[in-house]
Amino acid sequence: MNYKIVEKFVSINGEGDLSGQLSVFIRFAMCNLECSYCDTLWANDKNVKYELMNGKDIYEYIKSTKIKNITLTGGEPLIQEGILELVDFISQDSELNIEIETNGSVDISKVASLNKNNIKFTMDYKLDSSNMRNKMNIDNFKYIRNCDTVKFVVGDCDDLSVTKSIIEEYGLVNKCKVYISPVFGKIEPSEIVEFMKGNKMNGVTLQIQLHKIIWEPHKRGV
Ligand SMILES: C[S@@+](CC[C@H](N)C(=O)[O-])C[C@H]1O[C@@H](n2cnc3c(N)ncnc32)[C@H](O)[C@@H]1O
Ligand SMILES: Nc1nc2[nH]cc(C(=O)O)c2c(=O)[nH]1
Ligand code: SF4
Ligand SMILES: [Mg+2]
Repeated sequence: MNYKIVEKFVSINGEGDLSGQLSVFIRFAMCNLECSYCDTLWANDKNVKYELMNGKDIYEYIKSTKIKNITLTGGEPLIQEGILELVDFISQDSELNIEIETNGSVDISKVASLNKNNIKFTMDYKLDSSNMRNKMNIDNFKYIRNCDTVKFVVGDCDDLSVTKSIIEEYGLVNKCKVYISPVFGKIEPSEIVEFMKGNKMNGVTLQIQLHKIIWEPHKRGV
């Protein structure tokens, strides 16, 4: 099976639970959503340039970097044909920690049922300002474990209110790690902190995309 890879690089992870740690990024082409704020729209263009790599090529590239955290992202990793086979194959190497960045609209149950400790989801719940909220697959919350992350990327005050109600409705703080991240440059992080304070949001972590602070925000490959 060949996979369409638009970029691969080593950097620090700028998002999620392993933020600040080195990771090897594998970015797949194409997505089933079109979020208003997407910072990687170029990867979803049907004419995007990609490299075809099979599972062995991807694994060998990962091993050549000597980095143990892997971030599978995109585009949308879980719409790739053969993704189950790929994560099953890579995860057989117990030295590797695989993070799958997924958009919350695609059924995660098959990958989750591999039941591997070294595969973790960072799953978005897309809010109204993304224009994609109606695409969310709420059943996914059934498969999220303690070690997984649910992330809310908020663009405005209404997104913050919805975040609070979804966290409460699905008991997310007791189920998994919960992150709130601003749509970069769209809402002041201090506004998010005020909301968290006002609503006593214990167990929720504010996250600002580190790579956009370290490098120029539109820079690719970091
Ligand atoms: C580019 S997406 C690729 C993976 C998958 N399609 C998804 O949406 O999770 C990776 C992460 O970047 C976040 N993201 C994209 N654009 C952003 C922006 N402008 N500000 C903050 N986060 C953003 C997404 O919400 C998602 O959590
Ligand atoms: N440094 C860095 N960290 C990231 N974590 C998740 C990313 C993504 O695009 O999914 C990302 C990214 O694009 N760059
Ligand atoms: S789901 Fe992810 S890759 Fe797809 S448009 Fe939204 S942020 Fe971009
Ligand atoms: Mg990114």
